[in-house]
Amino acid sequence: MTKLSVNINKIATLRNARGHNRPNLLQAARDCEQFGAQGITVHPRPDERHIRYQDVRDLKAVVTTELNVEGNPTPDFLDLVREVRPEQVTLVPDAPDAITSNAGWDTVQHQAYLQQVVADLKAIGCRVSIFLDPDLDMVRAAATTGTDRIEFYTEDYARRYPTSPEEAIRPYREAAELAQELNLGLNAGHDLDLDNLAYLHRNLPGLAEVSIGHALICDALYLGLENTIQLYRRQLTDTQS
Ligand SMILES: CC(=O)[C@@H](O)[C@H](O)COP(=O)(O)O
Ligand SMILES: NCC(=O)COP(=O)(O)O
Repeated sequence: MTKLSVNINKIATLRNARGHNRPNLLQAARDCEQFGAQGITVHPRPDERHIRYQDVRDLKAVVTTELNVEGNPTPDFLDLVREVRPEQVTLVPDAPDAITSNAGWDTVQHQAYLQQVVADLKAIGCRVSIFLDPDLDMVRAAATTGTDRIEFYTEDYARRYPTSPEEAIRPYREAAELAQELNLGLNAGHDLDLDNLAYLHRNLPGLAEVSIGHALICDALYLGLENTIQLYRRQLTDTQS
């Protein structure tokens, strides 16, 4: 079964636009779970333009499924996750001024550093996932870091899917097969939506979890949050495959 973790960054973006507490992020997390989300993902960025560090602390007390905290393991980020101890930490190599995540790790170049961070986080009970492009060398090097999982950065898949689904999925499928051989758990995320999700799910062996935010929250404006989460869940059922 592939789990759906709903990324609520964009709920915080909307809240921060007015500086008050509407929409209420904690209530939104509770509601997502009640509507069928099997996890809540947040990506606190250094400028706190959407998720604030305090939100992560508050969410830990509220989320009953699984809290996944994404980010670049800067000293501040590591202090935060050491304090909060979310169920999963996803390491993302994004620059402080990045508009959004735009690349996976170079696990060859940063192998020793990642080994140290992964060991540190596993020692406090967090599952660790490393954000990665579907590159076989990067998958092999990720396995040597001791990480539990990798998360495929799916922007390239999403961009190519409308014109050629087969071409779009090929590198991801090959990398997923290698991940299985290496006993690495597999997550995926970025730009997944109601058009491209079922095909990804059908074609990636061992896909444990997808985290989806931007498109899902956009869809919810038209379809409602409960209905939208159910629609995304349906893309991940095996009968769809
Ligand atoms: C790692 C990843 O792909 C997501 O966290 C994505 O970057 C969403 O972050 P933003 O909501 O800040 O764009
Ligand atoms: N890890 C990916 C994620 O959390 C959501 O990415 P997106 O759906 O907002 O592009």
